[in-house]
Amino acid sequence: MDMQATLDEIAEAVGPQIGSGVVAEYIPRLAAVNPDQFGMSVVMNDGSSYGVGDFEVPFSIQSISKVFTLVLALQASGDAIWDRVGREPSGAAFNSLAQLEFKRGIPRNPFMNAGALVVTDHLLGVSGTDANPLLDLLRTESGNPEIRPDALVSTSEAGHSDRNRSIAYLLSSFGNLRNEVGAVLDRYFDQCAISMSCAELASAGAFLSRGGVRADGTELISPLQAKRVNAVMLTAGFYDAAAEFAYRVGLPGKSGVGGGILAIVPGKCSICVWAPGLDSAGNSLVGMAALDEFTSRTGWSVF
Ligand SMILES: NC(=O)CC[C@H](N)C(=O)O
Repeated sequence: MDMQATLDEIAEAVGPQIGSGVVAEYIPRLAAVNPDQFGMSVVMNDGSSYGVGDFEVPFSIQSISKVFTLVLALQASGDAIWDRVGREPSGAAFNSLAQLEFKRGIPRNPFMNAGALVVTDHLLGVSGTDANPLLDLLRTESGNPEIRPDALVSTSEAGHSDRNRSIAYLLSSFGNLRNEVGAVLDRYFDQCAISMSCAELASAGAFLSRGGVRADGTELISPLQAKRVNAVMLTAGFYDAAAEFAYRVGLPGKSGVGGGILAIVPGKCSICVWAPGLDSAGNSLVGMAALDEFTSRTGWSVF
């Protein structure tokens, strides 16, 4: 298959839709992003990479960071994280509080905000506040040592964070945060505010298509753990649209309100697509369409 030609065709197919959807408005800095952008990148397991459109333009990774923090928690302390967070789809919005009360502070999964806050707290407990294993991992796997949070985005989110603060205090009231609430939130906002391009994210996530093996050939997580992370992405990566993504695309994936989606074809490649306009569930509208085109054209899906 000529992967570059496939990406060029996909860009052409979704071209008329570029700019549709609504940029995330609850984080003012993200609301200012130009919606008329689209990029897509593929990193094959043999190391070759391809891109189309704005695939080298950095954007806010937002909830895509949740995949990498889960991986780091599993790497640091194995299955212990599952005592503090579930792994069932939520069927609820990413920032939902509803289930936390009757689940007594155990979030449904690590990819909704409540779950990611618990994972962030877990990692802070393992590594301490001075270390930042997420930045280390993303820099090494993407090959860009300059990757960092966009301070304007994290400050913007921190200033409009009543909901995430409510979630964090509720978690804390059930004893499911070990660090100070403010410290957990600050780290969480910083993780979400990291800027990366499609090319960098597809490279950084490629260990998930290689059974847990990093770019340098060493094992980040075991093949079994990689399989499990992919499973949680498939079932919980898109909040209340997880089944819709499985139906249309058929791959493990994770979206962010910056408009990015990381998707994995296990054993074959890692894909990142970015278009800032979101659908009503908070997932990139054109990104979904592009991945729908990708799996329809290549036949590469887990189904
Ligand atoms: N879905 C997302 O990308 C949400 C992340 C965002 N930082 C939030 O907590 O609301």
